[in-house]
Amino acid sequence: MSAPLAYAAEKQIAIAAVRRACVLTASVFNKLVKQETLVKGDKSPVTVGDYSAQAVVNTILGRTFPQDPIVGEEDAADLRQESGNTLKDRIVQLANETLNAPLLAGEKEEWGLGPSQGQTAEQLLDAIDRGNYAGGRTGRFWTLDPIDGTKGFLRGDQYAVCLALIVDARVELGVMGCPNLPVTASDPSGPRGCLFVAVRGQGAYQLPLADPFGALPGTRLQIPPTTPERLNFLESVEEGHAKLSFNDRVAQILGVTRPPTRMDSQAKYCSLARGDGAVYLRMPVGSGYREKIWDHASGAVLVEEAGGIITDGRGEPLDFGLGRTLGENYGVVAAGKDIHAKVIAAVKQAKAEEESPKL
Ligand SMILES: Nc1ncnc2c1ncn2[C@@H]1O[C@H](COP(=O)(O)O)[C@@H](OP(=O)(O)O)[C@H]1O
Ligand SMILES: [Mg+2]
Ligand SMILES: [Mg+2]
Ligand SMILES: [Mg+2]
Repeated sequence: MSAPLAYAAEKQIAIAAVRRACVLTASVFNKLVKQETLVKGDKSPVTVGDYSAQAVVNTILGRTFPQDPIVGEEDAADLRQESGNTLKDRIVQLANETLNAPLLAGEKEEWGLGPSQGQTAEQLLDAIDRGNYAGGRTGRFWTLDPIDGTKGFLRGDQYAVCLALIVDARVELGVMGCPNLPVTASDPSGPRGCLFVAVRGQGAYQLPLADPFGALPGTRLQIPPTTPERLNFLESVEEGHAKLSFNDRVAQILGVTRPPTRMDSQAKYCSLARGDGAVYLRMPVGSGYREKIWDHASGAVLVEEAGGIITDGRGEPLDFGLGRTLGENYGVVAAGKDIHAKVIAAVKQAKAEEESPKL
């Protein structure tokens, strides 16, 4: 008998956790009311969907991998205040509805899913706070973005539930659930809901979000050659997240003729991996913001396993061993092997122009 593939158990549980969280976020979207969104200290929004998705994923991970720390985006501090009571009650209700839901296709009871798996409010707040791990260079931990692209989620656009396993600073497994992403980009009004999985050394795959286990191993993704017709950029919708004017200049240097595709969340990495767009470019807006590991970890391994390259804006590898952030922000460039070096060269040229503008 051949040895089981590396991270087989982690992959299963991560898929199950991300799918359950997607069921929750998709249903919450239809019921979301204005009072169910908070503005965090950094002015960014967080909804009951973000909190309850983090509670669900961390609870599911904790049952099978109780020793594994988690670097999660959200924390429960605001929910532990008197003023957070209404929000907390709603989160407890949503998380328990999701955890207690009957087994979905392909799920196993031994994963701690299904009826009577409900948790107390305190247990759920503690589950959210299991995401407070500091990260670091050595050892194994998960990183979770319960809703990446919260602004997209609120608009009804793209968002993703993103979970990755990092071992000794290397991303080994990435799972992303994209409830609003069309199954094929060529049919934008067709069926939606995709799940993306990559294990290092085992390839990148797309699965249907509604029944991922029934479709394993899924459709293998390989970034196609970057022909001039295919050459376009994938970039943020939000001007405050990336310097979009810089992207325009880089695109011009590269001779890109197609307009950029603007999309929230790591769904951009998924789109790159399956060839819907050719270059992911995210350069800092100059606010001193540091990129967070949960915003890139699962996308990074997906792109690499689809045959692409991901680096910072200087061509240096992203460092997932620095803690909760990627350290000083030099941006992110992800693209196919045939074009990545050219993008880095164009970024360098655009930067040089910025630093010594022609009079
Ligand atoms: N000034 C900034 N520069 C870069 N990224 C930022 C930023 N402010 C917030 N973000 C991050 O941008 C992410 C969304 O990325 P995108 O623009 O590609 O959709 C947000 O994730 P969340 O929505 O999970 O908070 C947030 O972490
Ligand atoms: Mg956020
Ligand atoms: Mg995010
Ligand atoms: Mg988020």
